[in-house]
Parts: sequence; structure tokens; C-alpha cells
Amino acid sequence: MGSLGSTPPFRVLDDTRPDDTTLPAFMVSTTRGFLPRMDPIVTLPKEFDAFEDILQRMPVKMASGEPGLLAQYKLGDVVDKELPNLAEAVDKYKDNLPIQNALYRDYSFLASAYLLEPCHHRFIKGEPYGLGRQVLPANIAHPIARCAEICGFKPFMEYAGSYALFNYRLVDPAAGMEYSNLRLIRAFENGLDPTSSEAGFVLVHIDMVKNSGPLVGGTVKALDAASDTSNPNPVERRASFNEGMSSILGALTKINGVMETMWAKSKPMEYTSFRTFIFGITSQSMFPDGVVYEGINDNKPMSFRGESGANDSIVPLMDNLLQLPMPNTPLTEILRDFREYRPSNHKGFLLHVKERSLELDLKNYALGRHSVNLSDEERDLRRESVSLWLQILNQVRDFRWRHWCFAREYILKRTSHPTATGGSPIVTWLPNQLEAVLEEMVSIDEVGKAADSRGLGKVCEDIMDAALRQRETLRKEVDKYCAERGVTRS
Ligand code: HEM
Repeated sequence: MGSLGSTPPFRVLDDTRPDDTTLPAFMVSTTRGFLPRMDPIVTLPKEFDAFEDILQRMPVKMASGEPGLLAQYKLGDVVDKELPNLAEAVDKYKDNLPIQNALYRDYSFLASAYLLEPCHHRFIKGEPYGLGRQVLPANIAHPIARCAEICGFKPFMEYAGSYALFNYRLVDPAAGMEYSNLRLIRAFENGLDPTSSEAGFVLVHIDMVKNSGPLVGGTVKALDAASDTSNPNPVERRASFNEGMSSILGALTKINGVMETMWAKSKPMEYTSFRTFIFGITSQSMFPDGVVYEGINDNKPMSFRGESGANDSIVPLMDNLLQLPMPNTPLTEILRDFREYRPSNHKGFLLHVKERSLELDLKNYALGRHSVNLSDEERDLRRESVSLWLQILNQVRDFRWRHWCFAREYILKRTSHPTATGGSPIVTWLPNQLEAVLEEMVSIDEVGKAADSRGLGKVCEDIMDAALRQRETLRKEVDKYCAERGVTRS
């Protein structure tokens, strides 16, 4: 295929080669999207039995239903007395990347539980979080630093590599990724019970991401169609572009539908109790000077953001493909920083899509800004492209609006702690991006109306009516929370 531009190609997998242990666990594919290439490894090699034993005793409520070490405030003591430093055993498996990913997941669970155990105990007594443990001992610090380095993660719990996307197992392997067939591998509170709010919170993320294959496939198709200079037929090219965009729209609609199930699967009242363990170090009062990883970084304190869905790749993929303009604010800097906390292959793909979209001038291609002397058929297809662009933006709006509702109902109404788990300011950060989407929708709608006397049709008119009403509501709500909490918008 002939192709415009010089951005190096990116290899998106169709076959994820689940048995290949030499490839990283996370590689973007048209089949599994942003999920790992294979179902996560559950059982660690036998050298790690002592570690596994502590992990099983760790949760507030163990798999047996009995109270575990975190319920008794005994985890720190047990780690200090019983856990060997298994850094050499980690190295023994350095060529097996899926095993390294499982080790990274498990060490990051233990690291967060160890550091935040004192905060959990204050929280359940109704007290402020206070300080976490400020030093991560060598028996956790050395192995986590090593396996994180091998896998390309930060040595602290991440969303994809650890807490969410590498943390499920199938009850019946033959039944696949059906929600009722999913269980967590690791949990802090009572997440080993699949009906718990902690399990629901994590499993809904997985249930959404399992629909990201067609999103990736549609993105690749849209970019390929727009760059296919070997096809002299503009009608065919645009029809193919629209097919890619339709696939994206279908995937996002499904993903948003699954996201809505969060309300029932994870109760707003119960979120703050397991959330204590997924806070990060950066911008958190529990770690004002960072954390010392014993024997690492010359014992100078280090700081990492906490686990957050903000490190998921679905929405950033759309931001990059659609060239969504973000305001030049400190809040947008946080958004950029979040994008460092994801698997290297996801990062590479997101960067590729961003660069390719700009190089192809994809937005102007979709909007038909450079098209002249169009036939009726081309005009219809171009109108469809603009409508699809707006409908996809509307799905991104839907995702971010629901997020604002989550933040309001699960967090703002329950706690005055000013920062979210990823370290963003809780009142202003999500609205920063949601406002940007709403503004872009207004701008695309105007282009669509100006380019075609028929406008964009009823579907888009209804979308815009609802979006403009939502913008008013959002502004009032954010003003209210800012006033109540004495914060400014950026
Ligand atoms: C009860 C449910 C949820 C709550 C309370 C919640 C809360 C939050 C908060 C507070 C943030 C701000 C970033 C930070 O952590 O510092 C955030 C960001 C984000 N979360 Fe969630 N989240 C929830 C569910 C989900 C789900 C199911 C996904 C699916 C992948 C997700 C994906 C994201 C994304 C993409 C962002 C960045 C938003 C943006 O770019 O504007 N979240 N979330």
C-alpha cells in the first residue's frame, strides 16, 4: 500500500501469541486490544512460596473469609520478620516476561499494602490518613525494582501491569472473559469475594477493556485509509475511513455501556475503604518527602503516582486520534504525566497514533477541509465522516461525564481528601478535560453546519443539545465544590 509521511510503522498484533514468553505481556492487538496478550499468570514459581504465603494472608478478608494480616495490623511485622529477599530468584526468570509481569504485580501489591497499612488503620477508626511508612524495606524494594525494570514499569503499583488488567483469572478457562467467569488474583480488602465492591471496581475496568480490540482495529483502519495514496479512488478511500470510524464508534458505545454497570457492581458507599491502598506517593499527604526504597537510588526518596484508570489507554487513544486540543494549564501537565504510567508498548502505540494523525492531517481530512469539487456521493460520505467524528467525541464526552459523576458520588460526597489516587486535584482535574471535549464538540458541529447546508442531521443535533445543557450543569457543580472546598479552577 502506498502511504504518506515518515512516521515509522507500528506493529499492532492480530495474533497475540499467548505462549511466547519472550515478548512483553502487554502488546496492543486488534483482538484483545489493550488487555495483556495472554490471561495473567496466577501461580508464581516455587522459589516464591514464602512470598505467596504472605500474599495470601495479606487481605483484610482472606479467601477463606477469615480476617487477614491487614485486618490485624500485622502485615508490616510479618514482612519484616518472614519475607526473604528474593531478588536473585527474580533474576533467574529474567527472560520470561509474563512471569516478570506476575512478579511485578505481586510485589507492587505487597509494597502498597506495606506502605499504606498504617493509613488504613487510622481510616477505619474514622481518623485522617496520617503518614504511611516512609521506607520500603530491601526484601520488597530490591525485587520490585528489578522486575519493574525488566518489564518497563515504575517500581510502584500501576493500573495495567498490576492492579487491574493483569489481575484476573478465569474460573472456567473454556468460558472465556464472560464477567461472571472472572475473579481477582490479588486484592487488598475483600476483593477475593467476586460480589464485593472491590472486585466489582476492578472487574468492570477489565470488562470494558476487553472490548477494545475493535477500537484498535478501527483506529488502524481509519489511519490506513487516510494514508492510502495507492488508491486513486477518493470515494473508496473515504468509505474505508468511515468504516474504521464506525468500528471505533461501535466499540466506544459498548465500552460506555459496560462502564455504566459500575454503579451496581461496586457501591459508592464502599469505595473509600479499599481505595486507601491504591494511593500513590506523588502529591499525597501520606508521603510528604517521598519514600526511601532501601538500597535503591542511593537511598534517596522516590515518588510515583498511584494506581488510576487515568492510565488506561482507551480515552488517550481517542484524544490522540482526534487531536483533541487541551488547555494550557497545570492540570493538563498532570494528564501528560499520567501517560508515562503504562506498558511501553501501549505508550508506543499511543505516540504513533498521535504522530500519524497529525502527519496525515487527519482532522482536516475527516472534516473535508481540503476537498473541492465533490460529487454528490463524496459530499454524502464527507458529511458522514464529520458526523462520525462528532459522535466519537460524544462517546469520549459520555465517558468523561460519567467519570465526573463517579468522582462526585464515590469520592466528593464521602471524603475531603483533596487528591485522587493518581495524585490529581479531585475537584478540578476531570472537568479540565471534560470542558475541552465539550468545546471541541461545539467547534466540530460548527464546521459540519458550515460545510453542508443540510447540517449534520438529527442524531448530531440531539447530541449537541444534550452536550450544551451538560456544560451548564458541569460549570455549576464545579463552582459549588470549588467554593465549598476553597479551591481555584486551575
Ligand atoms: C467508581 C468508579 C471510578 C472512580 C471513582 C474513578 C475515579 C477517577 C478519578 C478520581 C480520576 C482522576 C485521576 C486520578 O486518579 O488522580 C480518574 C481518572 C480516569 N479514570 Fe477513573 N474512576 C472510576 C472508574 C473508571 C473506569 C471503570 C475506567 C475505565 C477504564 C476509568 C478510567 C479513567 C480514565 C481514562 C481517567 C482519566 C480521565 C481523563 O483523561 O479525563 N475510571 N478516575
